[in-house]
Amino acid sequence: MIPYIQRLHSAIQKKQTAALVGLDPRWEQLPETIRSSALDKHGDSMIGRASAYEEFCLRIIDVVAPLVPAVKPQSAFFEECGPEGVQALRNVIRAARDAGLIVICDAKRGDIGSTAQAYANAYLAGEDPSSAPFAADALTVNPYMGVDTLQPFVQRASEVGGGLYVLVRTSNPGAGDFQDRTTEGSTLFEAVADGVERLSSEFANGAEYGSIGAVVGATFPKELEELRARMKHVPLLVPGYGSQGGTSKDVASAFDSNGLGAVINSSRGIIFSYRKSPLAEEFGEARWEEAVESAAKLMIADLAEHTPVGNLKSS
Ligand SMILES: O=C(O)c1cc(=O)[nH]c(=O)n1[C@@H]1O[C@H](COP(=O)(O)O)[C@@H](O)[C@H]1O
Repeated sequence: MIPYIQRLHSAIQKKQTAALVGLDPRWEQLPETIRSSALDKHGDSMIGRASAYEEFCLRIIDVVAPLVPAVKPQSAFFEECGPEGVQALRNVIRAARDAGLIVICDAKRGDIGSTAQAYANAYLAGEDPSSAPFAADALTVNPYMGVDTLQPFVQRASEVGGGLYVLVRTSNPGAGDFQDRTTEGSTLFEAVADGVERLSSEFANGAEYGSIGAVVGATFPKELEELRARMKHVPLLVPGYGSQGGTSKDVASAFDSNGLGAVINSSRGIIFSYRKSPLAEEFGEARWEEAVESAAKLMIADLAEHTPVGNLKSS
């Protein structure tokens, strides 16, 4: 069984980039052709939305699979469509894996140990996609109920070769409301970071990185730099690039000098790029897939130029 971090790093080496495409479908922003075909088939219904989300994401997967190592479906948008949406999420995860992509399911789960176990069984398949209903390689988890609530996820990740990304310092404007509170000389997010570093270094078992990662937002570059240094064995998932204002310079410190140790997520900035200039003018809605491809390539070039990702060596 190959651990998550090794599979992720091989995919990064193979594609020569750490760009992560977020799959966050939103009904109002889908291309008109996809919406009208769903409306014709199913009327204005949850089934229609779910089928449109699935089609949109599958077409994005076709475009980005040759370019990037991984995708991150956001469970919320699928859950919003009810049972058919959840089925669409499952199909999208499977299709992405069949296309050779690493899948990080963003569901931000977390609960008392026995309940956390059920979430872990539901979402963490690791290397074998048949071992969980939502067969993700890795899952985002919320640690704020305590380390005991992370244990079932860690255990499952270790059994199946899966990965976790624990929320440490998030990208939203109010991230500091609770996460920056100081107790006993450190902030809450630093205390969480130290816990994640302990888990991941045990998991790494002498290797450079473990499979227990952390979410740290691109929108707080100072904290990102500090956390990279504080969590040496922890691979980072960095959201907030693009639509939330984070730049390649802001995320440069997330990487080690070889260009490994982090993936940088962009969701709306890529999947809805056909709605925003200059790609909107260049491609228009009719050629939305070309706009998505172009946006992904621009992000890849930006990371290669302004971050240590440019130092990745193909092996
Ligand atoms: O865990 C996440 O991925 C996440 C954590 C965080 O701190 N901030 C954050 O934006 N995210 C997710 O990353 C994605 C960002 O989307 P864009 O802002 O469109 O690139 C969304 O799916 C968010 O839910």
